[in-house]
Amino acid sequence: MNNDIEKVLYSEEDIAAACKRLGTQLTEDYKGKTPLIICVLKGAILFMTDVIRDMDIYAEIDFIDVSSYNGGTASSGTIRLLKDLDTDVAGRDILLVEDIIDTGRTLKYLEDLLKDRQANSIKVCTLMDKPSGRVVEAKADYVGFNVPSEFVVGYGLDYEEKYRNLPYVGVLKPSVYSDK
Ligand SMILES: O=P(O)(O)OC[C@H]1O[C@H](OP(=O)(O)OP(=O)(O)O)[C@H](O)[C@@H]1O
Ligand code: HPA
Ligand SMILES: [Mg+2]
Repeated sequence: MNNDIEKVLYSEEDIAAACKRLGTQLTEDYKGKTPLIICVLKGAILFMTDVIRDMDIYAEIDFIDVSSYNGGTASSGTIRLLKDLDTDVAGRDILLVEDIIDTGRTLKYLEDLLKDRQANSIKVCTLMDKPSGRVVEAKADYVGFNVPSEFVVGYGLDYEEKYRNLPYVGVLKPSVYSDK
């Protein structure tokens, strides 16, 4: 699997440092509150489990599963809700945790859903932001890295459902795509 990677963009150490920086800021910003931290499956699973360990606050967690890339490198434009939350978000302070914001469609869909359900506040923490990919307006409050205009894999992010278990974020060799 590591052989399929052309270059590493963010190493394990880079990611750990980003989690620490974001966790420290979130600890300060959520002092005295008990937010509901929502992990956006599947991509955000690794980031969420790491960043919450750097947050010294009382918090609850929940999971929502939405998909629009269907394993490929381009957004289908249609968000499918595969698993809903277990928690009632009305009146809650929500921290959405994402792996990447690209076209912005997934984030917009989730923010609309949470507003509709009367969340008290909604903040967004993403490991990566790819502003060059934007199709709809979407903004994160906490960002680990601004990424270049490339399809990235690893640390939760997939190509055809694989590479999520890489401990770093990287770019695939072109041959991985052209071999298909
Ligand atoms: O800003 P966008 O263009 O909407 O892209 C970002 C979303 O796309 C990916 O999810 P995907 O649909 O691939 O599902 P997955 O997390 O299960 O891989 C990623 O994990 C984000 O949730
Ligand atoms: O660059 C990406 N990689 C993996 N999944 C994604 N979903 C949106 N953008 C990406
Ligand atoms: Mg995906």
